[in-house]
Amino acid sequence: MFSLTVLPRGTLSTALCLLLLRLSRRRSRLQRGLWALLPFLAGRCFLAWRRWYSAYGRHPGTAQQRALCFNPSVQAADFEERFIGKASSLKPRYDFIVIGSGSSGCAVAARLARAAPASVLLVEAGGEAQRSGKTQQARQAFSCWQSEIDWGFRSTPQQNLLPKGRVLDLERGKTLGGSSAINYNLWVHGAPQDFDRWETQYGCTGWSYKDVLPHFQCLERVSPDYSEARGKEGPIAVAKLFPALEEVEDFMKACEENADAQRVADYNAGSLAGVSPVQLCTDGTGGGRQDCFSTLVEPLLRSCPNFHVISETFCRRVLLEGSDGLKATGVELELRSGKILQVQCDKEVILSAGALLSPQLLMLSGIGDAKHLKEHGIPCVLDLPALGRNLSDHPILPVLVEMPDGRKLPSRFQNSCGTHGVYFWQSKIGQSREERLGKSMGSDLETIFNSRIELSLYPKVMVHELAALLSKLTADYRSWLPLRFLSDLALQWGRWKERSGDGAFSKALELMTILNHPQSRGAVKLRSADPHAAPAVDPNYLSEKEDVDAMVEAFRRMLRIFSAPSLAPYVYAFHPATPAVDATEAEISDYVRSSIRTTWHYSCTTRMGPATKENVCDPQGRVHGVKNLRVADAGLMPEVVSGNTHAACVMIGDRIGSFIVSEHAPKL
Ligand SMILES: Cc1cc2nc3c(=O)[nH]c(=O)nc-3n(C[C@H](O)[C@H](O)[C@H](O)COP(=O)(O)OP(=O)(O)OC[C@H]3O[C@@H](n4cnc5c(N)ncnc54)[C@H](O)[C@@H]3O)c2cc1C
Repeated sequence: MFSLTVLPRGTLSTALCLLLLRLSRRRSRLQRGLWALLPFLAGRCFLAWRRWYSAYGRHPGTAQQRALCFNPSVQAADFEERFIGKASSLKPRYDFIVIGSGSSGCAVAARLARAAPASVLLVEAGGEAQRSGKTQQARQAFSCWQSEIDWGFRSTPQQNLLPKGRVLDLERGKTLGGSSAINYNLWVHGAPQDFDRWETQYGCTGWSYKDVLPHFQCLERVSPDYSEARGKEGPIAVAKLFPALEEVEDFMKACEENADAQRVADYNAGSLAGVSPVQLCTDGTGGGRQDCFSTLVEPLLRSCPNFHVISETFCRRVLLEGSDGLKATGVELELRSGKILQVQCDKEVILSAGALLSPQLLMLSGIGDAKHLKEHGIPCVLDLPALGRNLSDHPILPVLVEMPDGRKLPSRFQNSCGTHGVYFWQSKIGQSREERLGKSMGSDLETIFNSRIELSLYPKVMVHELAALLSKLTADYRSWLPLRFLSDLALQWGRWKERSGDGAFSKALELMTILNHPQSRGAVKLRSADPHAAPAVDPNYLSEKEDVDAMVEAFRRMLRIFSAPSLAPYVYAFHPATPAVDATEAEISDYVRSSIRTTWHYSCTTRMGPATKENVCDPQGRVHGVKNLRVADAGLMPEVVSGNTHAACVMIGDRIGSFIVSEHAPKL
């Protein structure tokens, strides 16, 4: 009469069903059946609730999504019509089309959308990771790597790294919010000198610190303990980790004791140099991520009816016309269904696909080094050899220690970003460069104090690698559900292990030093004319000796910090690969070459500046030689900023947006 196969899986609900069947023996068959169905229905409700909760409940930035759940009537229909992947709602033409919804793309699109009544389309190749709750915790950023929300790029073999020809994973966000949805949330403006140099040394008028500061201020909403000069009402919440951790205090003391550090109250208020707790894009409880889509774009979707967002839609190329000088007229899009269509723009196309993909899009559209385009059979419409050159990225060097038993990190570490303290300083190489150039460069090294550990050190943590591997496989074979299920299971297990606070995650500390002014430059090129092929990315790390020397100095200083009285009690053993204190220069530089990896700060590939052969865009982001086409992302930087690049990218988006609005203002 009643088959057990329809019961929900799990022993508890099965036992409950059997119990109810037994209790209800005296009732009619129908009553018995209904009673026995009860746990099944309860199980179903629970699962539905879990689904809802992970999609909407846990993500603090999605108030509107939550509102939709509670009030799924007219508003919801209206919202969904314009929001995410509804190809039917795409109009044939828009005033502005922005490609890429990352740190810069969201900022530029939001700026334009607010300039009603212009119509704006924001196109994103990735999906809506925010809804799954997967991106919520910055600390778990690494569980997004190699998953379907990472583009999964790899570098070309690096000739200056060890083992020779080492290939590095180059993660990059592929979702609404772009890399701001998978990054570590650190909020660093950069040094005032960086922006002043952009103007004086690279001819980027309008980018001095005085010019860019108001953009940082209007974007951020810092907690009251920061300087008066900081933004207090912007959409992106910025705070220190709260409550403060004693380990951070010990790290800061160690920097004072053994590394000549001074405390700095607010490194985003004029001078980077010194040691302090990190500032994170978070509400301060160590929790929710403030990705750019949730903070900048979502709140506008209802109030700006002409603002459309389409996700899971890939831009294949920019449409260019050449009768009266070269001019962008729209874009070619590939929808989720595989359908290819063209959308026209009346005013401008803005590329915000990031420093690796904006150059690729331009090349696929026929702009770039004519010889290189010819190799791939792409007709060249504009010879722009500088495109894709000058790639800059900050290499990062880790030193990892295992802590003694009984020195486990408190469980609140588990809910926070992995990076807790930061120390900006100047290397001897940096000082002599300043003397040579006769100008101040800001801080050239940034040491961060990290609770995230080297994945390969502890077998338990391998589960994360397994999860990442399985996710990658599922990205390729999406329809094979068992694999997907396995990957999710592994991921959940890893997260549970991490949360339990008892596992390997709580037993290691890391110092990492970022080289803020690398001299080495790489390049982004095409691998093929297929728009879906990954670009050939060669960061060319450590090709300049000065970079290796600065990293050797950084290594020695990290050992000094670990040996300071305040931090020494945390050190049980160094990672076995770490050179000894008395290691030779050659041994340390081998360690540097075998240990550095990316900080994901790819930039400078569509460099802005006057119309010379080194620059791709003018200081307002317009591609030299093309009308109605701009770039607004990390690629625009003439030189990478001294520090983590996210805040600078959001600022770039907002600044370019303001240029566009003032240029078109009378006509908007
Ligand atoms: C793992 C990781 C950790 C990081 N941690 C930090 C940190 O803690 N602090 C910090 O300051 N910086 C950090 N960064 C760097 C920072 O996040 C990036 O510099 C910044 O987000 C880059 O912004 P962007 O707008 O240039 O590009 P992105 O944010 O990468 O945006 C590009 C967007 O364009 C989309 N796109 C690309 N091509 C197409 C196409 N053809 N069609 C449609 N859409 C397309 C992409 O999917 C993506 O959404 C981190 C980065 C990563 C990857």
